Formats: sequence, C-alpha cells, structure tokens
Amino acid sequence: MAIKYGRPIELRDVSRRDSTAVPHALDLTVRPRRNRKAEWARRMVRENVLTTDDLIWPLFLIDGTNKREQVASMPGVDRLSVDQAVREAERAMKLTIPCIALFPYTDPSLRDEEGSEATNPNNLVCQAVRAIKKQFPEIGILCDVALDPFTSHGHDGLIADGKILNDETVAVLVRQALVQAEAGCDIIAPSDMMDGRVAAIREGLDRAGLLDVQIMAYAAKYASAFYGPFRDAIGSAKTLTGDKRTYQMDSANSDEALREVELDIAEGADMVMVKPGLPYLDVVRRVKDTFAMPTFAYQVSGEYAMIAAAANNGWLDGDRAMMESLLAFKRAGADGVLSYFAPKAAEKLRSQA
Ligand SMILES: NCC(=O)CCC(=O)O
Ligand SMILES: [Mg+2]
Repeated sequence: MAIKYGRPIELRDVSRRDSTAVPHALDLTVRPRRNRKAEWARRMVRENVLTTDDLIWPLFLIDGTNKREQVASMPGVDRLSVDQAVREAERAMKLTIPCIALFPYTDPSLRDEEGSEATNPNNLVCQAVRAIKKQFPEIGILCDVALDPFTSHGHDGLIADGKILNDETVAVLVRQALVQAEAGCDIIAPSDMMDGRVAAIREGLDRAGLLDVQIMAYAAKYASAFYGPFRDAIGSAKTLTGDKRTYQMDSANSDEALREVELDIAEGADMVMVKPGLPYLDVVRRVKDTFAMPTFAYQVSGEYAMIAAAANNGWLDGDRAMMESLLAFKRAGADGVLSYFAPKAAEKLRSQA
C-alpha cells in the first residue's frame, strides 16, 4: 500500500462508517487536532526544542570602567566596559549559555584607514578575552574577525582606489585572529567575506601551535539592511562609505551560499554560519541538508530591533515573538543561534524548566 504522509492513500477516499454516535460529525478518519488537544500531548509530539545550549550571546564592548551605555536602536542592549562584560560572562555561565561573542566599539581616535587597532594585542577585545578567561575559563568566547570596527571608513577590509582589497586584507585578518587567539579566544569567527581567509587563518593558527582554536566561518553572509543597529552599536554607521556588496552576498542567491559554505569547509572551518537569520532560513536548511556540518545562524541586530520595538509599542507579545523566532532556527536545521535575545531567552527557558 502506498503511504503518503503516514496514511495509506488508497484509503483516503473510502467512506468508512456512520458516526451516528455524534450528531453532525464529519466522516473523518484523520483528525490532526487530536495530537494538539492538550499541552502534554503537544509536548509529546513536538519535533524541535530550543535549549540554552543553542544560544550564543553577542556583547558590545566599550573603553572605561563600570560603564554601561545603551544602544539607542537596540532597546535592552548596552555597550559594556570590560569589568561589566566579565559580569555578563558570569551571568551567561549561570544561565548555562555555552558561549559569548565580543564586538568592540573602538574609540574614533583609534580608527584609521588600515584598521591597525585590530591587530593590537592589547585592544579592547583582547583585554576583555583575558579578563573573562581569567575569572571564568569554562565559558566559550567567540571573537569576530573583520576590520569594520577599526577602520575610519567602516569597511571590513583595506581599500585602494575605492576597491576592497582581498589578499592584502586576508594578511591583516590572520594577524587579527592571532592576537585574539593568543589572548585566549576559543572560536575565531571571520565575518569579512574575503576569499581564502579561512585557509589563511587556519594555517596561521596551526603555525602558532594554536591547534585547538576553532573556526566558525560566517560562510554565507549577505549584504543586508538588517545590520543597521549593529553599526550604531560599534559606531560605524556614520562613517561607512558606500555599501558592502562587492564582498557580502547578494540576497537573491542561495546556490551561491552552498558554494561559499563548501569552500569554507574545505579551507578548514569547524562550523559554518548563515547571516542574517530569519530572512534566510531557507539557506540555513539547504546548508544543513547539504553538508551536515555544525550550522549556526545569526539573528542580527535589525531582527532584534524589529521585535523589541514592536513589543515596546505594545504591538506584539515580545516574549512569545522572541521564543517563536528562536525556535524557527531549530526547525530550519540550525544547531545554534547568535542572538541579542540570548540572556532573556535563557531566563525564560530556565523558568519554564
Ligand atoms: N560581524 C557581526 C555583525 O556584522 C553583526 C550584525 C548585526 O547584528 O546586525
Ligand atoms: Mg567565502
């Protein structure tokens, strides 16, 4: 008997019984609502779950001590001085969030054309990594590799004659990755979308004996309007000249995402990422089905801001929208999500447990 969606299709149209016991009952063999009749029944057939293990929490850093500065376009998200970041790392640990990600707001006086501060072994990110690892060695730390927080023009790479240079940029990114890894970073996450950077960074790490440092490649990163609030947070919104379409992907493409991911895996990526998140869940699913690699999605600042702003206006239930959006990543096949909702979602998950 041919089976489709769990039922013999030959029986689909067979009239089967008189349901005289219930007046007006439709003659239905299959009633999908039975499995939804109560919370215990829904739990029993639930296909995907979100846990705190699925969350990576991005934190913004700023120079100073005992400082927290609100990011205006990301209600509920602050820039943190290193001591405050250490406290949030402790909070992450208590919430059993496995990993945090660090992004610096670089003082404008330290930004230049080449993004030299990126390779300073004592820059804000490296300071934070050392301080957090000293107190909480068990929490995972991910560091972004790209030049945009450090360049005066806001681009992820070096520029000559208005063009983003690929190979010259890769050489700088390797040095950036090395200072972060030497500081104690566990996962190097290149987000720049230069060609060949994963191979170069892997080689650099291996030569330095940093064999256990993982690479999570922002493999399919799209040129997206949803990064706006992030650029406010790291202070590159005003300085960015032009757009990033010569290196980040065209949002019309998904076959190309598979080619990008395949290259990064071949070059040594331990984990791959799709970014942004919700508008690209189809890409997450294709990547997971094609490569069966640890696959992550970045629910980016604009996605966060949309939900937070609507919730603050009373236009939707913020907590439910947050949990539904995070679960969507699991349903699409993601192994985890970088999300500014991480601490709030973890608190909610733990209060339900
Ligand atoms: N490389 C990290 C990002 O660009 C984050 C973007 C966002 O959250 O909008
Ligand atoms: Mg690539």
